[in-house]
Amino acid sequence: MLGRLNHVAIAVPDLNAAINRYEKVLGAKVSAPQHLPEHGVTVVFVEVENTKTELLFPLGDNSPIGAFLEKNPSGGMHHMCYEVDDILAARDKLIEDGVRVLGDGNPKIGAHGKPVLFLHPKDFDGTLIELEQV
Ligand SMILES: CC[C@H](C(=O)O)C(=O)SCCNC(=O)CCNC(=O)[C@H](O)C(C)(C)COP(=O)(O)OP(=O)(O)OC[C@H]1O[C@@H](n2cnc3c(N)ncnc32)[C@H](O)[C@@H]1OP(=O)(O)O
Ligand SMILES: [Co+2]
Repeated sequence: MLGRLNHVAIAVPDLNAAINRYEKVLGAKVSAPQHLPEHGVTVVFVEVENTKTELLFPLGDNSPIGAFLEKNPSGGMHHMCYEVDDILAARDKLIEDGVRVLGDGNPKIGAHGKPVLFLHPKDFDGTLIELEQV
């Protein structure tokens, strides 16, 4: 089911400081901030040769990142995103296998303009998984 690792996401308490560190200290290429109100996040992507790191900052009152940062005030690794060819087939198979697909089970459009779904961290050894159809 799984294709390439699309990105690893890190929740950050100060987006500008994080961008600055990646650009100025690590010399990385960082994309412009994207505001995604439907997901309650502002994101940037740090591009490296074989994958991306997504830096996540809360947007709005009910952001999933707000709750995460309350528990982890210094920030921390938030999720891994894997590519899949057919997100609906993947979802149906995962549900059949007892995995909790988050939200209403219908994919939303993510930061790359492609359908995404999230899987409950308690079903994957404490790691939140995002699937993105490529
Ligand atoms: C899609 C746009 C962009 C992209 O790449 O394209 C993004 O990636 S946006 C990313 C932000 N969106 C999401 O995270 C959506 C899915 N997340 C959720 O639905 C919730 O955050 C959820 C269900 C993971 C947790 O929400 P809940 O309200 O249940 O929060 P709790 O704090 O009560 O958590 C319950 C339990 O899970 C542990 N937890 C929560 N978040 C994570 C995490 N990121 N990684 C690992 N574990 C996590 C939390 O600590 C609680 O554990 P407990 O042992 O009970 O304390
Ligand atoms: Co993501």
